[in-house]
Amino acid sequence: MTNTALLLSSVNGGAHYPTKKKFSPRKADNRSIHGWLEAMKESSPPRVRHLHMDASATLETEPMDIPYKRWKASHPSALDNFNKVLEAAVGKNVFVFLDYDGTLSPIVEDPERAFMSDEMRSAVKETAALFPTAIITGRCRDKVYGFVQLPELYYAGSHGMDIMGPAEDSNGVKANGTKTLDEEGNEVVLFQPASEFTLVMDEIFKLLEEKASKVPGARVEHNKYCVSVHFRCVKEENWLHLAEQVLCISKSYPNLYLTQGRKVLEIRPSISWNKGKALDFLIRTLGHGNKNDVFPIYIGDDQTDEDAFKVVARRKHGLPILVSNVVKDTNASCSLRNPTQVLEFLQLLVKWRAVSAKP
Ligand SMILES: O=P(O)(O)OC[C@H]1O[C@H](O[C@H]2O[C@H](CO)[C@@H](O)[C@H](O)[C@H]2O)[C@H](O)[C@@H](O)[C@@H]1O
Repeated sequence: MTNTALLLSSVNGGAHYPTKKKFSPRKADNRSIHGWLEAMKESSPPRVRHLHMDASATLETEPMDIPYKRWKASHPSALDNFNKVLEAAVGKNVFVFLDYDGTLSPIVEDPERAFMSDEMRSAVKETAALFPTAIITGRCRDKVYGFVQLPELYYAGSHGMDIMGPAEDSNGVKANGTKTLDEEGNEVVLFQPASEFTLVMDEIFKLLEEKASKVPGARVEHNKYCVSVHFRCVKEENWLHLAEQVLCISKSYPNLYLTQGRKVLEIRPSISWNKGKALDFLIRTLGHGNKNDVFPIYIGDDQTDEDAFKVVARRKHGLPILVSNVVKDTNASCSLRNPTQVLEFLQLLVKWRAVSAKP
């Protein structure tokens, strides 16, 4: 299907377009406040956590402790086992799905400065020239586009709730930044299942900003259909107070619910949609709904990526890869230690296609 046809079929309510009527509210998460705080800490552990590491240890260092070694045996490196994990992809339509923070860019204190390297950008560009490639992120779509700056990709912002097709294609679809335009110059978005929450998310953002302004180091980020409250630069003695404020606001909006990521609590619409559903949607929209000849690769580092790992793991073929340098409970089957290894993996993938495509 061409990009133009794809966009129009989506806009016209084509066969690949899920209808809004199917929304079912998510069940509230009844975790205690301490449960939330623990989960947040565990999902973004301190850099040096392994007992054997000295002060000079970095994220590049392979941990050697027994729990990590055990975990690694059941979540082998997608780099060290590259040919093996890609065996089932030969002859299939490979789709590449990439999370942004902690996957393409290293985790940093200031979310506004989470830049990806030029080398990573080139690797993603080369990947997208060979396979349909999407960024699936918690970030607002425009902001992640500002970091990635590749118009040939699909972008699913707000944890998959704001999906846009490539702004450029080889069929002459007019483009303008992240926005794909139709013949009349109107913006065409593939799917925004939470569009009716726009105003309430603005309201929540203001409320949270007001509360967070009283907590040193706290920062609130408006991700369009998700509002993120960052704890990374807040002293741990103030975490409980900040979390109480977030929980209290979230509870007074029954149509919203709370999730947690790497030192971040996020409030988002209570709809049955997540990164996994966005992945399925993109594969369907590209005309591969019921086919077994699809091989999705999903690379992510955080809790919200687990929804996508689950979806990939349930498919007949595919490769869910967790980016982690520490033991984590995950639905991914393979691992990479950090964004540097993600870069190496993408570079290998590009080379692999050149070899595997040979007759
Ligand atoms: O789905 P993602 O692309 O992984 O986005 C999830 C959240 O990532 C960002 O926060 C994380 O990265 C920051 C920059 O490295 C870091 O400071 C923060 O502690 C991390 O949680 C982003 O700022 C959030 O809005 C995203 O929801």
